[in-house]
Amino acid sequence: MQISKAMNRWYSGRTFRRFNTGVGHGNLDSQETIINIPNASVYRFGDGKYAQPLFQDLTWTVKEGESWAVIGSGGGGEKTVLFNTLLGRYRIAPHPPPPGGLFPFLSCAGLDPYSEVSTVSFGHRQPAGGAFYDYSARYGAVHEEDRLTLRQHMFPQTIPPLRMPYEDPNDTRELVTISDEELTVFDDLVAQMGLGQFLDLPLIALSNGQTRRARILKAVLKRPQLLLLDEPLTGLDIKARPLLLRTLHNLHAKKVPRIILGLRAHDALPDWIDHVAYVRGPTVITGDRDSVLRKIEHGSGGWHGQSKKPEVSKTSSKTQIGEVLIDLKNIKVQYGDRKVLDQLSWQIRQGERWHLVGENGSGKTTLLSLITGDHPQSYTQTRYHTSDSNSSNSSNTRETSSHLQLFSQPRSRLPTTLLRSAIAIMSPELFDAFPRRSSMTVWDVIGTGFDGDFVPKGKRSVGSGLGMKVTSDPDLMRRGGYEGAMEGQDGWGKEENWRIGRVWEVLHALGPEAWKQADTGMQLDSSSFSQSSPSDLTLDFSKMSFPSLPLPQQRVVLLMRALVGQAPLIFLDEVWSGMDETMVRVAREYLRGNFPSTSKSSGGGVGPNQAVVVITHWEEEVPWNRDEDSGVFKRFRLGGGKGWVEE
Ligand SMILES: Nc1ncnc2c1ncn2[C@@H]1O[C@H](COP(=O)(O)OP(=O)(O)OP(=O)(O)O)[C@@H](O)[C@H]1O
Repeated sequence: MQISKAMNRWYSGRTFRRFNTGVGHGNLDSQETIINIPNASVYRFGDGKYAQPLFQDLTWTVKEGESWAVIGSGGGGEKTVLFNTLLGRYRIAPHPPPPGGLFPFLSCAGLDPYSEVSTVSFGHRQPAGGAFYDYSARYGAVHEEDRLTLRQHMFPQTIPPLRMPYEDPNDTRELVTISDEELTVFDDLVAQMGLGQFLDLPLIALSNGQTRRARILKAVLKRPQLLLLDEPLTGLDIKARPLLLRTLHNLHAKKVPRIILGLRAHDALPDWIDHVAYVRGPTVITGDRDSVLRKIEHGSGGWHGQSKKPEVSKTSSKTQIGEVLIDLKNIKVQYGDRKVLDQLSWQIRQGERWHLVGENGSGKTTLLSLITGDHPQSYTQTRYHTSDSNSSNSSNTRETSSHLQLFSQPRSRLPTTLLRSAIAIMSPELFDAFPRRSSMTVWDVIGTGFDGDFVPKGKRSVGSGLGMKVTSDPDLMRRGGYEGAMEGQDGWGKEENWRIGRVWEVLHALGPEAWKQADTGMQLDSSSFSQSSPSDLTLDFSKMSFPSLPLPQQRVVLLMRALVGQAPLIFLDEVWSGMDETMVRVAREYLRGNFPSTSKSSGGGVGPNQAVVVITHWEEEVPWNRDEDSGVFKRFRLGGGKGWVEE
């Protein structure tokens, strides 16, 4: 393998800084101290003297050889704020004094924290600007600019430079060879992370779990002294998690790099973690693992190691299985020789609650994109053939050997606007792609859910009814299968009022009022809820600028957007990743129908005519289970291109 001179210079730069270690002003203690915050408060830059600190009385010392996890439990993304504090994005007052400063081990070696401390955060979205970008791009023909393979992404300098026609295309003078040592490290890590077979695939084609592992690999290859990994396990399948944890443990033990793990309060704590910083609101409790876990158990009831058992569901008592909404028969998706889905059949009916499972790369997102109509191959799945002469019907009878029927229609007959309002979705791709315009309020974002829009529409920001709903009502089917009214039509006033009521309901049931009550252990009081006079907390939240919210709250708002319109079919793909424990608990209970709604039209949660598909690698995150929801809860497993209902 070859790298360019640019990379060589980069290595030289590092070597130079490392040779500088002689200028250190530290002693042995400094070398042994990784992080040092004696006692300080943390503020946003620009905050005034009397501003409320983000963290108060923060005392945190990390010593060489210790293994730390930062556990976040608050809804404000405090864990990420603590990581960002280490990255210099907030003001520490008083700042840890020189000569050691915040990172004594770096200062005493003359190393620059700016380049030696890095982070990979999975709570964060990829930068996408203010506009919506096409997140379905990966399913179609790969654009030239997206052809970058995983290998090239790891070593961008190996991409041959563009040459003028008169230049020799085989001229390799610009390229130099990667050292054997580098290659060994790379090959080892690729094998440990199970990425070998994807090295020559376009980066954009990798599944979520594969992309996450690739991002960690890239960060490790840069060889920082300290790597902050925020929620590295979310989105990884059960097999991949222990493998990744073992790899991270090995790297940490060898200090290439030292690693601090960011975990959610309900994630399992790896055995090798011996110290914990537990973040809740402005308070950070730090210390050895046992003492911190003891304090939390006695205090605010935070650490459980896993989610609480959910309350008894009201789902099964009121839900009956109804009409077929989605009908897939002998579905195939293939890229070149690579078969992703092969002869797959699946039916989704009204009232069903599905858990879609399968290892990373087994095709869950691909299947979902076929059903939402985003995948170009969703148009090509219907193949008719004339039935044989044994058919009881006339010779014109046509049967399908393979088909994809969405609400009793082939994909090509359903306008995309209609599908967007008929299938509500929350997924990592949507979270990354959803536009962040500062003028968009929380209300606006939730209101886009009715018609599946990405920008607010309609006078009251609850859509204009353009998408409407697909119905399985036989009378309405004759009118094209759509129900609902459009802005300007008879019936719009009633529809608009219903929509406004629904926005208030999801805000109340899943928003700050509900988090507050769940945190204090109180039942959410439905009698205090009124659409005409929502609580100040709910009202203020509805007016906030969406992009200014902490990321966990943005996730909840996009979940509200998926639930607000009561679409016939809802996909919840990895919705809990990046949310804190309280938000997950509140949302799960709401989905199980444990929200005592005041509105007759709603019933809270999801209705008996709706179907829900949850995609997650974490069993305990699924709101329904076999025992309590038998009859409506089912599991569909993907593996080796096939799919089957698991008994
Ligand atoms: N354009 C493409 N070319 C080649 N392979 C592709 C392409 N797009 C997707 N794939 C492959 O299809 C497989 C299925 O990907 P998909 O995202 O559906 O998996 P997934 O089950 O959702 O995984 P995860 O649990 O990691 O989210 C992956 O192995 C992926 O690399």
